[in-house]
Amino acid sequence: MNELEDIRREIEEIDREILALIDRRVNMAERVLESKRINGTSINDQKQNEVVINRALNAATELNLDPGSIKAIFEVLIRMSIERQNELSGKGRLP
Ligand SMILES: C=C(O[C@@H]1C=C(C(=O)O)C=C[C@H]1O)C(=O)O
Repeated sequence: MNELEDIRREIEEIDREILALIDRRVNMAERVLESKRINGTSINDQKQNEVVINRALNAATELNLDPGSIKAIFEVLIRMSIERQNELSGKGRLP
């Protein structure tokens, strides 16, 4: 096997890990929603969105990763969580 194939196999493994973590994060929606029902908190929590984005931006700076790209990735992750919570609460994908 040549070196490029080896590298691509390792990238594939990393991609699987990323997907498993995204799945785990999205699946937290059920527990988050249950807790919000008890607390009477809204699904989309703008303040917490900012906490999550700022935390990611700080980590990006430390890791020397492009902050704009990391922000975009975390905005998608937050949207996925909100969509899952909306689906679970019966609101579907309505805005
Ligand atoms: C998961 C939550 O629900 C939403 C999704 C968030 C996220 O994906 O990090 C953050 C805030 C909320 O808009 C939460 O409130 O913690």
